[in-house]
Amino acid sequence: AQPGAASPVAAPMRDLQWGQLNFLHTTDTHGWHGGHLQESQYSADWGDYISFAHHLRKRADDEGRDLLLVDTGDRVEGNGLYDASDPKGKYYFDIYREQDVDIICTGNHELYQASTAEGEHRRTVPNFKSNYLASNLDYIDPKSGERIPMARRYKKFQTKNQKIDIVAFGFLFDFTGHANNTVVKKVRDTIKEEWFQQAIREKPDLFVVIGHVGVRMQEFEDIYTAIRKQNWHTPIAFFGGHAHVRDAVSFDDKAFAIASGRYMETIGWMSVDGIATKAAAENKALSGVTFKRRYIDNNLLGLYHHSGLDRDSFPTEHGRNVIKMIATARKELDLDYTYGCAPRDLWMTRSPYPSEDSIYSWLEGEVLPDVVVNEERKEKSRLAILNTGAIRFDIFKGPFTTDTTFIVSPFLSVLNYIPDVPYPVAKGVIDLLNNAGQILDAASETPDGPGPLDSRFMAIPEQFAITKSIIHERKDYSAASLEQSSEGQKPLGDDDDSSRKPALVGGYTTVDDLGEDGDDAVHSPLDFYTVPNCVQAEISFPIEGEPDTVDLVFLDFIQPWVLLALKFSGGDYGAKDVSLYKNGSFTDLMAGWIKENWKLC
Ligand SMILES: Nc1ccn([C@@H]2O[C@H](COP(=O)(O)O)[C@@H](O)[C@H]2O)c(=O)n1
Repeated sequence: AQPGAASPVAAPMRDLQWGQLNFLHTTDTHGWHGGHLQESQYSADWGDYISFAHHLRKRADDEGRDLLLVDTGDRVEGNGLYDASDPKGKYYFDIYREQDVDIICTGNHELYQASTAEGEHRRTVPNFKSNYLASNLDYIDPKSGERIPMARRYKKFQTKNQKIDIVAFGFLFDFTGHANNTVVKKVRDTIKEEWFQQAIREKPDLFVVIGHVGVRMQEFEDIYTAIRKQNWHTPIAFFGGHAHVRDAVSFDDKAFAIASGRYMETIGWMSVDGIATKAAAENKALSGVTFKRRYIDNNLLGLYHHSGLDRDSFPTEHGRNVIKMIATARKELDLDYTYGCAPRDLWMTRSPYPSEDSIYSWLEGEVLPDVVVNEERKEKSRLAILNTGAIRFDIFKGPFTTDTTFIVSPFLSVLNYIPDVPYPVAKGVIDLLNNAGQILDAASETPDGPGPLDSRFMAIPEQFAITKSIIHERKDYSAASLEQSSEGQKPLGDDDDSSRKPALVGGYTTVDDLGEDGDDAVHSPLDFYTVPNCVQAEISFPIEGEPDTVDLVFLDFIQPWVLLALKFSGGDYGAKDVSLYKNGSFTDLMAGWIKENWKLC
């Protein structure tokens, strides 16, 4: 873990269940390779993960099993370690490449900015050579203009110990918001291509499909159906991401998918047993394929537990060196520079919106009215609209640093506006953005499904998977009470007197297609309150009555939806009517507000 990171915390644990073939899976790490410095249960870092993978690979070798590492994209945007450098990612590429990842693919965040896509193509693709898969992604060479595959489309390989023949693919969901130096081919078109049709006619022992795709999204369903049409019996292991949740889906008794969360909070574990390899044909009598999964908290005590080591024996020299690389980068980037002190915790989904503790209520009530000011138009009444997806993480009470700035708001989005919109037209926009999903979706729908203006893209990614609030009645769970009631758990730490067990730390309590025992650590549950797609502040409104017209101010990211909503509300506006409201990214404006309004700790 990084110097100054919160000390790891003990919890009752569920062990890893090993199989013939085992996987460690990261996804949506979003630059959090330094770990969560403020959260004890997620404070291990990329260097610790390198040590962990080393020990698990050794165990696999010793026992004649196999272990593969998978990463399903969105490695960038969302943490100072990636975003605070100029150019972005100055330190990230060299830190990330230190892990031996066996199968890796691209996420949408690698593609929003042309410079990010170029970095991915020039650095990460060659760093991982033939392990990098791009089944439906092309890159446009800036010099020649030539369109080439981002990386190889698929790969065939055999595992080291069990000699399992694998055909692996690496997909991205049907993402449309990419910069113009990449081309994302729709999954449903890609699976009709000749190379894919040939690849699924191979007879491997196992198909592995990795993808920056939510495990319940149509894209995985389509790939599953295509493979099953050619292979009724071959097991398929899917690794997904994008929705930022822990989840697992059983497509059938031989096809299984996991999603391994977000932000380096989770290291996913999947094990597969009963694979009938051609190399050991006599084993074909195996009773059937079984898949197991665990969601490992990125908690050092848990990593010691799963590798059977302790704080002295766990760190490898390689792991320690990477911890040092991260610490040096964090220092050079001055990530601990403090803008001010957050007076209270501000939650995205742990508190209802609107409420005193909601980050969105704070933005709407305090930040937007102060920062959405254009000196030349400051007397004009205005509506300022922010999409909730623009905010990526909670703010914890205490120092708000350079790192926190990018953790909360990593994007380069700016404030645009349309001047002098009749108020009766403008005031209808927020309700349409939040409640007329079907109408907005229909306007951009294609004959094959949702179009690029799926209104869910305005909200936080977690809401792709969690569509209703989850409120837990009982919140006083203690380690002792759960330890007795749940099968297969072991206390972690050396305190054997259960009467002295502390209350459980709040965290994931995942329910997936295999049940409720997926998380490696037992947590007390956290509430999840759903949020609207957008929130809105009314600024400089008359004390009485309504303004005749307003300036309609919004983040540029949601411009296509705002223009569409305006049409439905009776206003015919297009891109030509939109101008920049104020210089500077929303991230800079928010950080500036904090500097002025929150005292130093
Ligand atoms: N400029 C941007 C870019 C993205 N968003 C939000 O992020 C969502 C995608 O996040 P993933 O980590 O799941 O890829 C997107 O749907 C937006 O909500 C944004 O607000 N501004």
